[in-house]
Amino acid sequence: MKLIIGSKNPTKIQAVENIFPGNEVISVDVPSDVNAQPFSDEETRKGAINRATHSLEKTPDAIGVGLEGGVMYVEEQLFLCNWGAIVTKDNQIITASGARIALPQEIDDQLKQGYELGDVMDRYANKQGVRKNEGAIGIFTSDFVSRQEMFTHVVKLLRGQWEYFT
Ligand SMILES: O=P(O)(O)OP(=O)(O)OP(=O)(O)OC[C@H]1O[C@@H](n2cnc3c(O)ncnc32)[C@H](O)[C@@H]1O
Ligand SMILES: [Mg+2]
Repeated sequence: MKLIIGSKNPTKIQAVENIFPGNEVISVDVPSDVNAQPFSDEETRKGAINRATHSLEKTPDAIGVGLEGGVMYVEEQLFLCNWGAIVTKDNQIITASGARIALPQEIDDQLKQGYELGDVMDRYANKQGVRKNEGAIGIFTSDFVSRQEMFTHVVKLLRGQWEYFT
């Protein structure tokens, strides 16, 4: 089985490799066709599907995987949200979302000003490349859950549903 993941972010690639061991995993940079910082479940999920679809255009004999990070509101509270999608060559679409945690007001304020969460997190944590490492979820859970672990769970949900429904 060959999988093509629409991102060069190592946390996303590793998540696919964790759940599809022994399979070929290719990574490509593809557009999400949504805002760099999605602001709802709908937009984040759409980004994941678009990434999977565009990946599949590059290697049609593979299974396309898209993983997308975003934020969304529950009432007034901003949450981190993440979505994943598998798209098959017969255009079957499977989606799942990941764990969500509340984000502090100061993060919300900076996102509203137009900054991307990855950049905001680097400044907040005084680190470089949070998005490629522990992620916002790692910072705000005292490293109990890393971005890779969160995406691994999303890919697990995708693989499980894909096996059930196909
Ligand atoms: O190269 P790609 O695949 O685009 O990886 P990315 O890190 O930019 O991730 P996304 O585009 O999926 O996420 C959208 C934005 O939200 C940021 N983001 C999402 N989840 C994050 C997290 O847990 N930690 C830090 N930044 C995060 C990310 O850096 C982007 O600015
Ligand atoms: Mg991005």
